[in-house]
Amino acid sequence: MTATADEIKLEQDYFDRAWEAREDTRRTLSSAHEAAAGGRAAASAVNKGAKERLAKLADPDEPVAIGRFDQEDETWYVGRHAISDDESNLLVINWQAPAAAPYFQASVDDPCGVLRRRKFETDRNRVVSFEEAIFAELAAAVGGLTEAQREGIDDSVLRDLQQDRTGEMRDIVQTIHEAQYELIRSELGQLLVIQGGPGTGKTAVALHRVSWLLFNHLGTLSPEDVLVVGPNPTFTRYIRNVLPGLGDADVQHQDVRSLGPQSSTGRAEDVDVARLKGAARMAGLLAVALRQRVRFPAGSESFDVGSGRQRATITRSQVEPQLRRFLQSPGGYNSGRTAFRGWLNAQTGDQLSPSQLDAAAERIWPSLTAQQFLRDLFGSRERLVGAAGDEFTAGDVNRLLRSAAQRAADEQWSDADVALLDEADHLISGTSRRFRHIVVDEAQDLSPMQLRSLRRRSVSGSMTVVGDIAQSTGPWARDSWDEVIGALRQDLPVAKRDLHLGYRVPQQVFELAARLLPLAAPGVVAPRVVRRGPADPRLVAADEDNRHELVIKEAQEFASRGLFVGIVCPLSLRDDLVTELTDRDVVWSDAAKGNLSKSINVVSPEEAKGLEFDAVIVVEPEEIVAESPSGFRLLYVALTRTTRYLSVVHVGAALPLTAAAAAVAPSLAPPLTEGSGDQDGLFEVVAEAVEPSEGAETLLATRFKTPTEDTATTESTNASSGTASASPRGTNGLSLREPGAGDPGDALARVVSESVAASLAQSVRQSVAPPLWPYVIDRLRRELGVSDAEVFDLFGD
Ligand SMILES: Nc1ncnc2c1ncn2[C@@H]1O[C@H](COP(=O)(O)OP(=O)(O)OP(=O)(O)O)[C@@H](O)[C@H]1O
Repeated sequence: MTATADEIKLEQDYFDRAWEAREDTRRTLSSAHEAAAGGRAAASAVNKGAKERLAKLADPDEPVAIGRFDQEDETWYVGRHAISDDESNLLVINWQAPAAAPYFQASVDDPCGVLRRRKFETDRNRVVSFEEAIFAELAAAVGGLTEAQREGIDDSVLRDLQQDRTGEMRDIVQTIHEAQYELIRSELGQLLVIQGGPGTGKTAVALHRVSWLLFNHLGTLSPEDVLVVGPNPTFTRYIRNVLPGLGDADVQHQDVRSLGPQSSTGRAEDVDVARLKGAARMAGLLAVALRQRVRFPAGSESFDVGSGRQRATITRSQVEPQLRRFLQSPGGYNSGRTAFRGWLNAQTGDQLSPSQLDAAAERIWPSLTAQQFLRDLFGSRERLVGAAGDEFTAGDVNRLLRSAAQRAADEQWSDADVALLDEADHLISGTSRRFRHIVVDEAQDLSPMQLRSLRRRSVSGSMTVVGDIAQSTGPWARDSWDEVIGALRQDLPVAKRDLHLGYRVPQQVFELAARLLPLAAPGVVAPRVVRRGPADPRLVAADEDNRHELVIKEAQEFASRGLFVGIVCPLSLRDDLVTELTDRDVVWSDAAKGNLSKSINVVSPEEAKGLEFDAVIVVEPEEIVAESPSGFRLLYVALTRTTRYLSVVHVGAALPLTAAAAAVAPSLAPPLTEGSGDQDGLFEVVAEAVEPSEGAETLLATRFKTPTEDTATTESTNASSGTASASPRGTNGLSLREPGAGDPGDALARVVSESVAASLAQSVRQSVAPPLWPYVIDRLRRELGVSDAEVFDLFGD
């Protein structure tokens, strides 16, 4: 319903009143120390309290409320922060308050006592308009509601999604969806695992959950008790302002590559080495290796310490039984050493000076840092073999062995080393900083050793763990959450929940990306996208010579429109791309260095995880797939980073599906929505974008040659067309319609069908004699569930 001018005026009056009240509070808090009676200590306490409250007060420019809801006899305004007037009347309740719950929970099916809900569109504190839901009317009209209305996706959500991105994640308070709210407010005392496709709001939910928990567990959970862990520094920078923006400034953010006494220095490592180092059995190896550092010097039965009257003889027979005892001490290696040194002191009748005592202890029980210990261990075959035991082969030892850097400070550490150093640090110091709640993002990729690092930091197992199995890549790519849950769970209950609505990726783009799902993660259900984007993906055919030139042209074109651009480039092509960018004086930022600029950014498929851009250029999909055993998942990640525009620049196939993938894809795709002209894609769209499609076609027409003109071509594609809902359908729901000349999806369908057909034909030719070919074709027809009549339909034309 559209807001009338009178209604907006009334709302504005309320906004003005609340704004005045908020500014009064600000003035009062700013001068609070002046009013403090008593001594300096009292004034400083008042000042501290006032400062804390001031930090939680929104900026003067921020709108006082995001929405309002009316119940039978009350109206509530909901905002990011609570506002009261000087008589303590609550003018705005904050979104985390239990009283605000009906605002987020009300739905067509269950209005939760809410008669009316308004979501405000504001310009600073000026009410521009509002989106209104009157639940009785919606219930009466339920049959006629669009999918979007039933799902609770309104214009405020769509407006929010089409905002330009800035390189930093924003809060979603105003448009938190009912399903997201349920996860945000669920019990603190659990291990909550949230699975969801790209852009379903997992990160947003996890961060808002922290804010909600902090507000609702005030007194038992403080910001310092919470740790948010992301996959890399770029991601951490991307999300780090969400919680401060919600008034929770002191939550610790860390990335998994620096979780421990030493950050990764980016040492390159083969996948099999990284996988070995990530295995849980490494914990046993480290523990044994550390114990083996404690021993009486080899080759002698005694040694002397000190000189003259300050002299003592230390014998093996005295020491060894004690070492076994002190190694059992619960506090870890260092506390065992302290106890041993104390024993040594007593044993030598307090004759030795502290430095002599240290020297004696050092010969038997060396003091170590995690870095020294691991450097010594990986640098010595003897030490590795001595600690490896039955669980490791000679090949494993060879994989772990490396030559140590000349100086300890020069030692380079890989990502996988970080968790080993953390384990070693824990074994040595016997302690780890612990948190009452831990959020883990992109958790699907973590190795067992990384999971141990996290578990050890958790007081009770209260965690929010988010990720997507379809995006699980790297040495520990996995197909289910079982291992992660098994490694993290303590005594608290475990809940696994899914998010189903895809906010980020527009329908046209997701249809393209989702074709990879059967290959990337056959068991994973695709999210339902909430909107169409402004343009179809652009498939830009290139040749080796002009590939980077075309990538840069695309990027500059988007950047010139003020868009935040990501170029997702496979590692093998990165150097060439960087050279080309430099030669052309293009200003760009390198995500590998943890930087994202507001304009053009170069990012690897792995680094792209969790990030999003207004426009994405994916460089050479075939290469992305080829570079990793999880190549299809990495390509899926790359294709799902855009909020609006996608270009794929390719010399090889634009979407490298194999024959096997093509054969399974239709049966695994979510069902089509019947009978809707708007929803004719593989994946149902819940709402249309508010923003009209813009300039993409014009751009195409003017900037690139047509496919027939040259190799450098741009094709605008609608990936769904080849399997659109138009009849006839195969027995498995697959449309048998050949893409016609006018179909926007021709280009993609052609690329896919040509490569699949060529690959199938080749394997038939290689493995079956020509007389048997008709039988093979017949068998294939039956495998695909296509009837004779349909084959006739298909070829009859
Ligand atoms: N309820 C919502 N209202 C408005 N925007 C939303 C909502 N939920 C999510 N978004 C937006 O969708 C985008 C994707 O969210 P987010 O990064 O949390 O998704 P994700 O599931 O973590 O994605 P990925 O798997 O790619 O890491 C963000 O721009 C976020 O602000």
